[in-house]
Amino acid sequence: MTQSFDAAIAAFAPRLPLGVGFSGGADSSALLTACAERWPGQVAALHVHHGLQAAADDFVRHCQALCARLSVPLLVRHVDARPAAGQSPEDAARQARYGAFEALVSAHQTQFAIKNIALAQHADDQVETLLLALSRGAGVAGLAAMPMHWQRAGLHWHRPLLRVAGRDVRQWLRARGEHWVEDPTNQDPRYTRNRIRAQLVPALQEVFPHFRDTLARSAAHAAQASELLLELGAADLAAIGTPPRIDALRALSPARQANVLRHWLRTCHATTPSAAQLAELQSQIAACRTRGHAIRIRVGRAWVVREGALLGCYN
Ligand SMILES: Nc1ncnc2c1ncn2[C@@H]1O[C@H](COP(=O)(O)OP(=O)(O)OP(=O)(O)O)[C@@H](O)[C@H]1O
Repeated sequence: MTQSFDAAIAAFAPRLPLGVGFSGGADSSALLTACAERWPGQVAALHVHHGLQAAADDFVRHCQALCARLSVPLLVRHVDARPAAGQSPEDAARQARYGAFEALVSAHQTQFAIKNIALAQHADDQVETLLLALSRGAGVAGLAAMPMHWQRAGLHWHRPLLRVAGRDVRQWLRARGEHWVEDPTNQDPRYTRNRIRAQLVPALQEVFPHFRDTLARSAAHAAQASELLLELGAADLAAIGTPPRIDALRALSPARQANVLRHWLRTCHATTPSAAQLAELQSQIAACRTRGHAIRIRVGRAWVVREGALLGCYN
C-alpha cells in the first residue's frame, strides 16, 4: 500500500494551476520541486510566515532560494497564530494556515486562478495522526485521520504523498542534492506528536513491520464508517425535524440518538460535544418523560435547552 515518491507524483492529477503549501521543510521542498518540474509554469508556492517562531525568517529565506531556482512564484502571508483559550498551539497554527492559504489564493485570483492546493503530509504523518487520535480517545471521524483529497472553501485540497514513507521523501530530496530547513519544534518532547515519532513509532516498527500499511487500512475503514454515520445523521435529522422533536429522538436507539445529536449540534456550529456532555444530554432526554422536565446543558460554548416538545441550541 505504501508508494514510492515517484509513483505518488505520477499518480497525482490535480487541476492546474496548482498551489503547493511550502513551509521550507523537507517534505514540502520535495513536493514543490517534483510538482514544479512536472508542470513548469503552472505551480505557485504558498508560504505562511508564523511570525512567532524564532526560525520563521530562516524558512522564508530557504523558500525564496528554492523558488528562485525552480522559477516558481512564492506567495507569502504573515499570520498571528496565537492559540485561543483551550486551543493547542498546533491547532492554532493549522487553523491560521488554512485561513492564510485561502486568503493568498483569493488575493492572487486574477493572476493565478488557483483552485487546487497540495500539502506534503506523508505516511508517517498519517500514522502519527492516527496514534494521536487514539491517545485522545477519538471517535471514528478522528480515527479516519487525514483524507487524501477533500474540499473546503471552494478549493480542492490534496495530500499526494500520504502513502509515501517519510524517509523516502527525504531520500528523494537528498539524492537531488537539495537542502531544507529543520523545524526546531519537531524535536521538542513537550509535543505528544514528537514523542510518538521518537518513541512509539520505532517500537511499532519492531513489533509490526507493516504497521504503516495496516494502520492506513484501519484509517480508510474508519473514514468509510464516518461517512456512513454522517449520512445516517443527516437522514435521521431530516426525519425528526430541525430543531429536533424530543419524542422522535427518544424513539431512536441510544447509538443512533447520539449520532443524530452530534450531527444536529454540528449544523448549529456548536463544538463537538464531549462523551460526558453527550451522555448527560441523552440522560436528560430520557428523563423528559416527566412533564415540565427542563433541559439546560452546556456544549462547548453553546447551550442546549428544552423548548416544549423541541430542543434548542444557542451559541
Ligand atoms: N508555514 C507553512 N507555510 C506553508 N505551508 C505549510 C506551512 N507549514 C506547513 N505547511 C504545509 O502543511 C504540511 C503539513 O505541515 P506539518 O507542519 O505537519 O508538516 P511537516 O512534516 O513539518 O512538513 P514540512 O517538512 O514540509 O515542513 C506541510 O508539508 C506543508 O505542505
